[in-house]
Amino acid sequence: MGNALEMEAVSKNYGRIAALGGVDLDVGEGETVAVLGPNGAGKSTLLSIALGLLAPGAGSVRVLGRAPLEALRTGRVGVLPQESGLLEDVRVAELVRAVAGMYPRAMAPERAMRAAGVEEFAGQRVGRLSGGQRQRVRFALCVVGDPELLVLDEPTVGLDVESRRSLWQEVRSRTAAGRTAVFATHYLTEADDHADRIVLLAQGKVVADGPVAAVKSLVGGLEVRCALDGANPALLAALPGVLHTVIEGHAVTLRTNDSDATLRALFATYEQVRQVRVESTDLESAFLSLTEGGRD
Ligand SMILES: Nc1ncnc2c1ncn2[C@@H]1O[C@H](COP(=O)(O)OP(=O)(O)OP(=O)(O)O)[C@@H](O)[C@H]1O
Repeated sequence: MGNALEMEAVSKNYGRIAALGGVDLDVGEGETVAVLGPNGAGKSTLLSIALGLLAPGAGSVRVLGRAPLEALRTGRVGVLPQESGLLEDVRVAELVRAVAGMYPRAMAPERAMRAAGVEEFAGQRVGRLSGGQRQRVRFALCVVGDPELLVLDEPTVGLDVESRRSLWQEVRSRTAAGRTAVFATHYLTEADDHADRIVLLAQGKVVADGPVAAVKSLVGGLEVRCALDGANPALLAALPGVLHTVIEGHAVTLRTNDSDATLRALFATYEQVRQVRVESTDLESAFLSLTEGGRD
């Protein structure tokens, strides 16, 4: 299988702001990739360049083996931008049908409307919809062309739980059929739940790129939590496997890459230790450690 997206040494400056600084990114066909990063990391810039909507300052981009705009124009890429205007005066169903008519091999408009959950207000004028309803319409327009590559910029912003669920269900059913999805998100749980790979961006650079589990394991997969009186920070930090310690009153959290060794040493060192439990480090912690340059 080929690559759906290839970016090599892509940089972009806005005046003196370096929005992207030398990004290399290959996305294989069939992958679901989350581009994750804090505000201003460069996610939207990266996606806009991938779509050909923004020219890179330097570097090269190929989408489905072609120049990005060419892939976009031939309907092989479905786009859900972060913000975009919609025609206000038309009814939802008319809009979806009109856009479907622009694509060479569109799916039935009814199918796109069902997938995006817009059927219940299909007869309403776009101008009267709520923010979340508009986002669902945008998603219907994004998939109606039956694209090979979906590019979604923070797709679930403003959506309720049910709409999020159905959006991800549609994305998943497409990637299960060999299509590709690249999405930007702030929601770490979304990357965890819906991507098979995370590209973590910070200040315009890729600071981690790999399977979700691998990105998490970069900062230690587990945390040992316990209640402990009279903890000695230096002693805790020196326990085997411990990468990072947090002590808040009696509550101690030890991030570790070897929880068995940490636990054995913890019990041996402090017989008064209570309420010991081992938990997975959530993606939030992984994200913070990596983007803050591992200041722990
Ligand atoms: N049109 C523009 N003119 C000037 N600076 C810009 C422009 N667009 C983006 N930037 C700057 O480039 C950097 C990257 O912005 P970008 O929107 O790509 O980040 P992002 O990761 O998508 O952020 P967010 O999560 O807030 O959407 C930021 O510092 C931003 O202020």
